[in-house]
Amino acid sequence: MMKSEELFERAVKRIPGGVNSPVRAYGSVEEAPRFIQRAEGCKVFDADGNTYTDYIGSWGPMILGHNHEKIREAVIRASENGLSFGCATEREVEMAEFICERIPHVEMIRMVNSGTEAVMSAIRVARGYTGKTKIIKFAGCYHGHTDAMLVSAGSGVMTSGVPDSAGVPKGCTQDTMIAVYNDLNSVRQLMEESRDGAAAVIVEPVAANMGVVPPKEGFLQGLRDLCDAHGALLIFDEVITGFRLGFCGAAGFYGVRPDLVTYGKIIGAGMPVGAYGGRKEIMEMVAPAGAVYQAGTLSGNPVAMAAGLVQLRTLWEDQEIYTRLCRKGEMLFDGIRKILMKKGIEYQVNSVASLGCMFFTEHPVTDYATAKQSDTKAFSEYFRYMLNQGIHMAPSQFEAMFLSDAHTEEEIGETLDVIEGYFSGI
Ligand SMILES: Cc1ncc(COP(=O)(O)O)c(C=O)c1O
Ligand SMILES: NCC(=O)CCC(=O)O
Repeated sequence: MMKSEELFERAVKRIPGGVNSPVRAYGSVEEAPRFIQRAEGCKVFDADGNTYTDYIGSWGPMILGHNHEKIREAVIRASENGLSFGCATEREVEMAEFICERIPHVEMIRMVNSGTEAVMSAIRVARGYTGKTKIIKFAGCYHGHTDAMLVSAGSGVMTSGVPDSAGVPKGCTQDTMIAVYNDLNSVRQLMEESRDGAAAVIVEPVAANMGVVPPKEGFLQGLRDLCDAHGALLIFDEVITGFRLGFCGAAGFYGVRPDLVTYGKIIGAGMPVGAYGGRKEIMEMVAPAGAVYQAGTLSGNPVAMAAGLVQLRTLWEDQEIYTRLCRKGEMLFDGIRKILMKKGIEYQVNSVASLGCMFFTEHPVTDYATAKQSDTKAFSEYFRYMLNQGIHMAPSQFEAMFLSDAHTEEEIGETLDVIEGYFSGI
């Protein structure tokens, strides 16, 4: 820990909180962050020479595992031609075609540099297209740090215990309406209450920023129906679920078609990439085709596109990967459920395919309010034990564990042994 501690001491002097994104700080679990030097497969290696089995996966992108040979080579090859031109390139066309030809609800797509930008832009397009202003989001869902979405947000905002952010003017959030996840009535009510209706409902189709909260049967289809009835667009924020629950993301997994979808993480394979896409008539609103302005100096960056395309091609060509990920998800999350049952502990384990988490509460977790009932002190203790035993998880109760194709049954088995060890000791 010496080197990580030293680095953290230096970091806090020059970087707010010592990190470039709040979720990387270990404040809520009362630890200093481990500084990572290198990663390979499902392992990360810190500055002190410790090795961890990693369940963060860079917060989602690393679905094939870290430092994947094909992606690394694509990046090296692409970078030999220059890092950025600020001009159109063939690879951007390949990327757009590759996605649009395979994902039925994405007829056109625009590349950006992060999930935050993707959401910010999709909302602007929804407002431009519908001529309406209000947006309905769900408490506990996180859609990046754009002003309008920092209301009752999940992820680091929820971990910090301050659900909204300072520095966001009221004017930026007055058109954001907050509904309850898994509660269609709360959405119906907001739609009926608001005089001009809503431009869009934005949802994480599997909520994964208040811990993992799966949609109840019929919830997503119910949103589709409500949007249709009230002339609102349905935006699936698939920054986490896109290309993870299947190539067609949660939309494909649950068979519900959104009007717009946002991507991030996996689409860039570890490079800073986001995207938003959807129905052609909506996407044709985007400049320079249409009147909704959205731009980016580095958008569609050639090196990032090379990395993303290789990852997407690999996922498309070997769709067995999704079967394998589901199997690994079952092994890990059912394994945890079995341990808890054996020990007579009634904590909740929520999971969908390769995403999941354990909540330290006896009550089922279906939304923000129930997620918040989790005993975060108990989580912290568990987290610290796991970290010391070489298991690297997000340092917050309100995040997901991510599996990758590189996790083997052996490593998952070892992780379960550590978890069993923890619950045998308390
Ligand atoms: C569902 C969701 N939307 C949007 C974002 C924002 O993406 P980024 O961090 O790339 O800006 C995230 C994660 O950060 C996310 O999980
Ligand atoms: N689930 C939370 C994230 O993915 C956020 C990562 C970040 O903000 O650094």
